[in-house]
Amino acid sequence: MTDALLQTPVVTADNLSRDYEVGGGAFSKPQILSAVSGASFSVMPGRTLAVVGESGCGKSTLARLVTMIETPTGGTLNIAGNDVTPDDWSNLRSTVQIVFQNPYGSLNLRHRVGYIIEEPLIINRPDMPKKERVARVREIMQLVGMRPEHYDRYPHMFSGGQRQRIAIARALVLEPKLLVLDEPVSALDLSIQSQILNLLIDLQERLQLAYLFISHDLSVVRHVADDVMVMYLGRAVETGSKEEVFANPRHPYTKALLSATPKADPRGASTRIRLQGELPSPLAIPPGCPFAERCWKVQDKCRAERPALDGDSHKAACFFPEGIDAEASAPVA
Ligand SMILES: Nc1ncnc2c1ncn2[C@@H]1O[C@H](COP(=O)(O)OP(=O)(O)OP(=O)(O)O)[C@@H](O)[C@H]1O
Repeated sequence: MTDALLQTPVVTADNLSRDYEVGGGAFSKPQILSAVSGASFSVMPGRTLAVVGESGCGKSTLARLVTMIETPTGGTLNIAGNDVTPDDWSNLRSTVQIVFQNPYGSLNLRHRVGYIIEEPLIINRPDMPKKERVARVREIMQLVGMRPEHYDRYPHMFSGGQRQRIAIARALVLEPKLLVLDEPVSALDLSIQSQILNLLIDLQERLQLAYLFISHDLSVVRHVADDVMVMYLGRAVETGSKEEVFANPRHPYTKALLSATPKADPRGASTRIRLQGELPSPLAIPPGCPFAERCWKVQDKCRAERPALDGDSHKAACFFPEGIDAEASAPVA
């Protein structure tokens, strides 16, 4: 990669949003569900942005937007210096590839491993001679730690970790610049998780890949991330470097999430904050801070106004990130 490319973000999202129309019928209007609202971030080559949050916060929708599987309903997306528009994305498709949580579901079980990895080349590089394609597949298999004899085997003959290696090889064969990793180790045994995470870290260093790493598991995020974006109900509520967010979480929701994660140093004090109440329906997001009803620091202002994501490098969407020290009254488990 040239120096200029190394200094250009591989992906930049500005106010990216995705609404869905849900329900509605002959006698009622559909409702609008904001699955992702106003997400802004960028990822440089060789860096990992982790997107974290509980189920339903919009992580997978964000993954589908960045991989151009779905079009945004608002905001802009720029991939490797090119603005993505509905009419002009197909030439950028190979720049961004995705690895899903469940390699069993994402691989075609009727095909042999060699063909599974080769298929994107057959579709996207029809002029590439077969011999060159096979050589490329074999090279990628070696890169992800697979043996040459695996070429002719079927996915069902492999363990979950090996199948995830096949999925990673398939994602890499078109030489993308960005990998969207959607919970890539969540379906694997703990002992295998670290092998796959270390493989991803190694591949990133060698190929200067940018990663958008989607995970609900903060121990995994602590292992792989450079930067972190915490999402709640489709909105980013905190962004910053991994060090900043883990050492000094500013948003109460991030504090609660982190308090539920095993500490790097188990001797450190650990008090688990127990969130009150339920996640509001995404169809009825409160007008002020979307976290207000579950927040132990809540003030009148929080229910009336929506806080912006504020700060320098470490931002939080909270009116009182450190102003009101109510940590002592946080509900603990
Ligand atoms: N195609 C769709 N039509 C309507 N609503 C959708 C659609 N896709 C997602 N949603 C809604 O958007 C919100 C965000 O969903 P999304 O799957 O992105 O969350 P998530 O954080 O990835 O959750 P999970 O970890 O459970 O997959 C949810 O309320 C979901 O029901």
